[in-house]
Amino acid sequence: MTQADYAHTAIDSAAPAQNGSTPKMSARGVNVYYGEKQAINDVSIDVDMDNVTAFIGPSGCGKSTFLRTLNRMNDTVASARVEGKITLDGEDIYDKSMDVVQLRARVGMVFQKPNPFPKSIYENVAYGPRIHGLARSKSDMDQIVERSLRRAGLFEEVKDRLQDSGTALSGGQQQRLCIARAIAVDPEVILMDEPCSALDPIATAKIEELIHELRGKYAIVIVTHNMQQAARVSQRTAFFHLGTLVEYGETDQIFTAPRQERTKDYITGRYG
Ligand SMILES: Nc1ncnc2c1ncn2[C@@H]1O[C@H](COP(=O)(O)OP(=O)(O)OP(=O)(O)O)[C@@H](O)[C@H]1O
Repeated sequence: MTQADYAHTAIDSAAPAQNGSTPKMSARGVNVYYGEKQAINDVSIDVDMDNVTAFIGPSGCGKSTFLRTLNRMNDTVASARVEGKITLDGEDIYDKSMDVVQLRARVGMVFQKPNPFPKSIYENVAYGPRIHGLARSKSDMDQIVERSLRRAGLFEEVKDRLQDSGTALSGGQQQRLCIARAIAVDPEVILMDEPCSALDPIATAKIEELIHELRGKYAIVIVTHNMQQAARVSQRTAFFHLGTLVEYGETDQIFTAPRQERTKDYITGRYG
């Protein structure tokens, strides 16, 4: 099978959004280049609100590159160029009229390494809402901060020290603070790029639990190296290989009855 055939298989097997609803985000024919080098080849995929979508695949297959196209994070890489169409609620996010700051509030991101600002826990969460003018008063802001920290499962642990530095928290707490920070600006989509790879098993379990709780409130896409994690947290899984989307479907199907040989080889540990 050629690369093009694989791409078509991927499109054919792209799982439709639930209930016939319009997908939250759609990518069609996306290519990404770093200079001359092509990192993503003709990827088409839909992401919906009701399911957590996992991107899996061997190192260097382009998972993070593709994830970053969904909120134009690749704009920050000088050599990166994106082709194709990506929409959020039907709106082209690469259109000239798209405000990238607004886009990144609507499509938030949580990174591999927790990266709180060197500011207080409160300020870490309040920063985005302040920039976006979401609070009219101090009590509005207090509410946003508390609600976001609660949603991120962190409030009880930090409620008595909101003025302490965010960087003084444990790694797992820092990552939940970063999730609270993303939530605070009321996003529609949350992209997570290997959010647990720097965390111990207990902190990882808490983030996974949190992903379950956030499901349905936001469209969630998670890149993970860990296939068990993909199986635990997601309902849709996309398998990438060498910059192409090889297979996309229900997580159970991908892990128990993959349709593509390359998916099977990967999930059975034959490479990767
Ligand atoms: N800033 C960059 N400049 C040039 N090439 C890059 C850049 N970022 C990624 N690449 C290349 O693009 C390809 C895809 O990388 P990417 O990080 O998206 O893969 P990945 O599947 O997320 O890998 P990993 O699981 O190791 O994080 C790789 O060949 C990588 O070397």
